[in-house]
Amino acid sequence: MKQLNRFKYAMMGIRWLVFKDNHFIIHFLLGVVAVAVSAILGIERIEWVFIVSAIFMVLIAEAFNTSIEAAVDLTTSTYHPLAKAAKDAGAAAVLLSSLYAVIVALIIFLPYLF
Ligand SMILES: Nc1ncnc2c1ncn2[C@@H]1O[C@H](COP(=O)(O)OP(=O)(O)OP(=O)(O)O)[C@@H](O)[C@H]1O
Repeated sequence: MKQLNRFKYAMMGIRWLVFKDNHFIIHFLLGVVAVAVSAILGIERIEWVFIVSAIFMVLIAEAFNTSIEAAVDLTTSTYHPLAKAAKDAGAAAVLLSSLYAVIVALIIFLPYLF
């Protein structure tokens, strides 16, 4: 029963991210595009593993970032250097994961295109 509740709350979190967080939905749509391009190019099984991992890594980073932003906003509405550090570090996590996804996409897609 407790496990079922945890699943229910996780699904509520995903629903909140999808409907309230523009960045999450943009990254999700980019992931859909990456899956479509992968399917069109007919990439190998191991390449699928990297593409899917990169997509999930970005979405997971975005979910944590949104969670951090919500927690910080709950704590303070005024300027605080620690609030800035927390939000900037969360944004850095999204940036790093996005960079990883772009590098993986370039390494996998470019040889199919040229
Ligand atoms: N309470 C605060 N104290 C200090 N700096 C803050 C504070 N709130 C936001 N900032 C700074 O402003 C930046 C943007 O914060 P904001 O909450 O607008 O996030 P965002 O990335 O624009 O997300 P969203 O568009 O989803 O609200 C943060 O990365 C941080 O540098």
